[in-house]
Formats: sequence, structure tokens, C-alpha cells
Amino acid sequence: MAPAFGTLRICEDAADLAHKGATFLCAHAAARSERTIVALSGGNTPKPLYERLAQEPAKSAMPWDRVHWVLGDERFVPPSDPASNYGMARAAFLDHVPVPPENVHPVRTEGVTLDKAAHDYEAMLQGLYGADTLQPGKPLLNITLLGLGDDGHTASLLPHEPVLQVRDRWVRPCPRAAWEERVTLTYPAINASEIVAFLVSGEGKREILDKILSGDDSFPASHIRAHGEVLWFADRAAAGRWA
Ligand SMILES: O=C1O[C@H](COP(=O)(O)O)[C@@H](O)[C@H](O)[C@H]1O
Repeated sequence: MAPAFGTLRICEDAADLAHKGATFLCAHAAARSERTIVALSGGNTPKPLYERLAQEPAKSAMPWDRVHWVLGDERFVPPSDPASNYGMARAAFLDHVPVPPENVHPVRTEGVTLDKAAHDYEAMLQGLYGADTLQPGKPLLNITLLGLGDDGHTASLLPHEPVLQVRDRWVRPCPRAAWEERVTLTYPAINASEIVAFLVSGEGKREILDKILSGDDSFPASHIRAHGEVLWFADRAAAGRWA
């Protein structure tokens, strides 16, 4: 049985998922002679993968000087807050690797309004892209890592939120999110990725992953696509009958 979209990469467990994800990221970036832009996901699942990036062999394999790191979404809290996606990525790997500071692009969450944070992040992405309009065939992001919430959300594309309807902006604030305020990349921005890699781990994600792979299109994550390929890195606990 083939997934409704994308390709499954089955991993034995969470540790194997972190290993395979980090290996994939390093290999892809190392194979490119030009700049690679990686969008990081937040939440709990990617942390072990990020920690791998700060360890050998990934630390030496990653061409740090030509990889840029952006956030797929961010909680509107200071980096020191445990909920901060940037704070988590820093603690897990960015503070421990030879990445040039100008290659790291956090969402500003202090001293600005939520709207301005989203506006400025969009402007930053447009600067990286070199245009304020997405061009057919020219990806905005090279690799976008995404998680999968048990409600089917991904990035901060939360079920029933107005941001799901946005087609003309790359970054939007999420003022009415179910949890804390957030900033998120929109469908047009995420779907302008060369590769999207979902990271899905644990039995708690089995039901939602099964629904999405089976073609249920009622969830935010069901509408993610890529210029190139969508990969599902899923451990056996999450993949269930798909493994
Ligand atoms: O893509 C994402 O997905 C997660 C789901 O997180 P997890 O903790 O269940 O792995 C989401 O909340 C996060 O902000 C986002 O980047």
C-alpha cells in the first residue's frame, strides 16, 4: 500500500529516526555546492535529531558555512522560555557547532508585536530568496523539517485557524492559536520547499499518521507538498501497519 502522498522512510525507533534524519540532512547539504536553507521544526520530536547534528559524524559532515537555518514556526516567547523552538534548537545543536551567526535566522520575539515579528520574518525570507514573489520551479527552502501534532497540525498550521486559508503571504501570526501565540510559515512558503521531511515518532502519532497516509485530507498536514519530494521519517511505533 502506498501513502496518499510522499515516501515512507521507516525507522526502528526514535533514536534511529534521529540518526537517519541527521544523516539525510548532512548528505543532502554536503552534496550541494551552493547554499542550503533548512527550515527547522519545533516541538519534541526533532530534538534528538538536532542533538545528533552536534555530535560526530554529523558535526564534521555538515558544511556549516553554507547552510542557513530558519524556523518553520515559533512560539511568541523569549528564546529562554522552554517553549521556544529557537531556544530548543540552540541548546540542542546551534550553540555547539561552528555555524556562522549570520546563517541562523530566529524569529524575533522580544521588543516587537506579534504582527511585526511575522512581517519581519517574511521580509527576511524574501531577502534570502531574492524576491518577494515565489517563482515557479525555484524553491524557497531546500529542506523543511516538520512535525505532526496528534490533531494533524504541522508547523503552526493548526486545525480551523484562519492561517490555513492564507495563499498570498509566506509568514503569518497565529494570534488565536489553541496554545501560546505563534508565528508560522504558511502553505505557500512550506510547499515551496525542495524537500519536506516529516519526523513522526511514537505510538501516540500512529492514528493521525495512518489517517493522513490513507488520504484523509481534513487535517492541516494533509495539504503539505514540495517541489521535489515529501519524505515521512516515521518510527515503527508511529508507522504501525505502514511499517
Ligand atoms: O511541525 C511541528 O510539529 C509540532 C508537533 O510537535 P511534536 O511535539 O508533537 O513533535 C509542532 O507543535 C511544532 O511547533 C512544529 O514545528
